[in-house]
Amino acid sequence: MSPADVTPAPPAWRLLLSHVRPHRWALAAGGFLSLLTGGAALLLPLVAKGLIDDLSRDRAITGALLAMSALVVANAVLGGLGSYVLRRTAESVVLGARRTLSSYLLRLRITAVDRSEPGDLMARITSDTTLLREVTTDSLVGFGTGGLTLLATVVMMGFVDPVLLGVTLAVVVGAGVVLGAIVPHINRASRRAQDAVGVMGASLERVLGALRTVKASGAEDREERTLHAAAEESWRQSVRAAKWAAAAGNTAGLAMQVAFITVLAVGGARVATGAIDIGTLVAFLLYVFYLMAPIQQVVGAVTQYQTGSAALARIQEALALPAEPPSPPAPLPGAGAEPAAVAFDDVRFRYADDLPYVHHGVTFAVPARGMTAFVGPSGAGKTTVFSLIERFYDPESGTVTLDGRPLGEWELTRLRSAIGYVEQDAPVLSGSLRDNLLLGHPEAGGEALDRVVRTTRLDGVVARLPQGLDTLVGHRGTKLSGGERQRVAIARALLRRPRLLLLDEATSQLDAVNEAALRDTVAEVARETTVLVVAHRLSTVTAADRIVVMDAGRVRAVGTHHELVAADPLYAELAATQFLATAG
Ligand SMILES: Nc1ncnc2c1ncn2[C@@H]1O[C@H](COP(=O)(O)OP(=O)(O)OP(=O)(O)O)[C@@H](O)[C@H]1O
Repeated sequence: MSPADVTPAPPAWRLLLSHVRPHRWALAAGGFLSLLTGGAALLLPLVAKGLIDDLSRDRAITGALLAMSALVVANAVLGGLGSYVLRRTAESVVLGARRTLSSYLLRLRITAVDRSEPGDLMARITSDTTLLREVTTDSLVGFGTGGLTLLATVVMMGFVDPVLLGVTLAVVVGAGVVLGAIVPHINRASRRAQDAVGVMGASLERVLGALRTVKASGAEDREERTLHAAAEESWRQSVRAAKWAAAAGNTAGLAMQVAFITVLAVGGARVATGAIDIGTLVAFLLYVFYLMAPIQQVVGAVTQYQTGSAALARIQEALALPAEPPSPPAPLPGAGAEPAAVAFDDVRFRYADDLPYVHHGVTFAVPARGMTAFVGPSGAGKTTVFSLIERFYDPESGTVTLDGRPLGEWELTRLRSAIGYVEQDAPVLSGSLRDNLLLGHPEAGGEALDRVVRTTRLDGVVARLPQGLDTLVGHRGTKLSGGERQRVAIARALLRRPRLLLLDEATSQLDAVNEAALRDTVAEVARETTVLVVAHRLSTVTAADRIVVMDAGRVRAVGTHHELVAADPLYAELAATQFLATAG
């Protein structure tokens, strides 16, 4: 896929905030609980000191013991609660991103899908969103709580001795500069690692989608190498990110040790000159020691953020792909709805700017009711006519109208609810036979379902299947034969009672008996509905009310079979040769 070349993404922190914003209060509560836990822990030494004082002065220690126990329990409860709230919030951020992405991907324009790899899109929804979990908790909260503790410690250090604070900050700033150089490497490596996961998803989808062909072609070894190469690339880049993250962590640790030694040296000199007393130096060194944990936390947050921002950028790229405008669900045509009329007026179309034109000014008009067959050599642009009617693509110029209204004026859902579309390869989805039939009309009653199963001659298939309509048909309907899949696709379209039926005929999937029966069914449907069929069989075109002959992206003739056999040499040739099979 090439979302990388779509609009540049906003900065990662803005993307992160947009994902986190709906959960900001829960996140703030989690962060607050973490701070309270830290506060409770800080109180413990004070209470312990009190307990030792009480003991040494022979006073009762019950109060101090109770206070300590209460603090320990409070610490455990608040810590557990804070951690739960933060983790839950992080999961909610992941859920939100997954919901947004999956809704968006369902609305993608087909042009965007043509340019993408489904496996890579899947990786963005599953793997990249997972990385938001850590970035929410470790990065955001770590940065917040670590940053606050850091600030408080620095303020305290300023009170103790501003000169030593200056020394410490100089070391910390030096380390910050080194970290600034390291951090982009983490980002780049994480990005490449996630891209490699995307490539792996795409390769997996490619192989699993055609595993039989891969096996039959003996291509397992080559495909295995591709999959392993992607997995190894992800490993390589993740290891590179880990190397830089380790370097960042060590830089922070090293900086603190350097700060410790420098403070000791400068502080010692100041004690020697009498500028500060020894107690001040000891207190300051303790603070340097305290600084370590929040600094590690902040550095961890920054490195984690780099991994997260690489994932955020990949999520954003998917969200920047062109999508169809949202439109409310539209009702299906009711019984007795009028059939639709379709017209193309000088339509020019190509699939992409760098591809040749597929339609060079296609013009035809199909009145409501009846069957119109589209014939022509392979690649003439027949299926593309259907894709334009469904508005999977928009023409570059010219107009397509339904009922005299340009398609651009139709609400997409309303347009598509009027149409039943049977694609050439008759896709069947994983799930039960019933799920597949009801896909386009989930509310259809049992009676309508039985009727459509009968008219498409699926009743015999249903009777044979172990669980009837509830039998699972396997991934892409592999448990059904090609002809059965085609009948399922036709039944699914008919169940919607469309005002316009688009039927892209597969060449040789049906046996003669089923073909004849379906031809009768379609002819019957054509009495009530407008039927457009991309025809590959002579029997289909002879039954059609009109035939549109297409060649190289143009309509070259329109007429009935008898008219065209006499008037159009290409049609006569098609009818006489293998382009129109004589099955049935
Ligand atoms: N999604 C796509 N992206 C780019 N080019 C495409 C796409 N779909 C089809 N084409 C090209 O458009 C041209 C017309 O394709 P179309 O499927 O409309 O032909 P057809 O007349 O239906 O052919 P057939 O009878 O073989 O199904 C072909 O050259 C094809 O390669």
